[in-house]
Amino acid sequence: MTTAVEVTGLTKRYRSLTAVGDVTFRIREHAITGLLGRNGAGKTTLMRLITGQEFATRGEIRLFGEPPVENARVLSRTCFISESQRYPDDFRVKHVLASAPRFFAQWDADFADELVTAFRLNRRQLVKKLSRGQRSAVGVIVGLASRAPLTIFDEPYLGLDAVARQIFYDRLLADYSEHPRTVIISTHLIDEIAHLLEYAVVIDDGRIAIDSPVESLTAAAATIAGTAESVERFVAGRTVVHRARLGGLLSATLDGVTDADRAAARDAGLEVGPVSLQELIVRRTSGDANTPDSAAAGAAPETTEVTR
Ligand SMILES: Nc1ncnc2c1ncn2[C@@H]1O[C@H](COP(=O)(O)OP(=O)(O)OP(=O)(O)O)[C@@H](O)[C@H]1O
Repeated sequence: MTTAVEVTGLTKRYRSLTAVGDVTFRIREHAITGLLGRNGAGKTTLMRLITGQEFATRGEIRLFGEPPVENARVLSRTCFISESQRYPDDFRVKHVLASAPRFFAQWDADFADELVTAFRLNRRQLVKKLSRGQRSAVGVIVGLASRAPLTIFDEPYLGLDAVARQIFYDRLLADYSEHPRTVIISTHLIDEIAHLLEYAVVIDDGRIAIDSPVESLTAAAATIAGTAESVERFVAGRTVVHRARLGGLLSATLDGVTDADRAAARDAGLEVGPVSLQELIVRRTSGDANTPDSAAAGAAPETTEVTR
């Protein structure tokens, strides 16, 4: 698979703070990649660096093989939708749509119109008077209809309701299948988009914690539940990313689990369950492998937005 974005030894410092520390990874072309991580992990900084809006302190970035900074050729193939998108004060929705073809060679006006209807936006409304969710919808429309070879969404749906988010996911998937391109989505709603993602790049405290196909990540993880004693016996010597106790019961989240491990756990009378992408990432980036007794054994997080 070819590479759309290649990042090598990239560091970004703000005075004494290292927002991105010596990271190396690549984003595969024609795939949807989740750029995930906790608040302040460095996701937005990384996206701003990738799109040439920030200068790196050190390291290299290649977009379609070329450095992005002040490079009109590669930046014209890129659409970056940020959560704080700004438009001129007198801009109405229709002005955003009218100006988009100047920036995006593959702009699809019919698709944009269809999305405006789906998101129930009024073309004549001033953008600055739109609600938070409606402004996010404008960003989503521009990102989708741009059909840019590299489209980056940074928290695209602040304020979007559940129906609008579903429209975004459905339209992204349908349009991406017809017009394959490279999409990066940064989000905290990991479970909601897990089914869209082919790759996950997880940044934690400015460093890459996970860079993997989503399928192999979740396939290699499992929860093993049973009496504390039997679970502890089974997990001894294995990679435990989380333990949750409830009285005499224990649920352990394991990484690096094989089919043979699953069969052995069942043979030992233990319950074997799946681990969602969100749970796995939360466990791997929380720095806390043990939850006190108050946590229910095997309980899934109660909210979907657990990393915000
Ligand atoms: N312009 C800046 N000047 C100084 N520090 C900055 C600047 N931009 C970001 N930072 C710091 O760099 C770190 C990473 O910030 P960044 O916005 O990249 O995180 P994030 O992963 O996008 O977080 P969130 O999920 O909360 O949006 C944070 O500690 C932040 O305070």
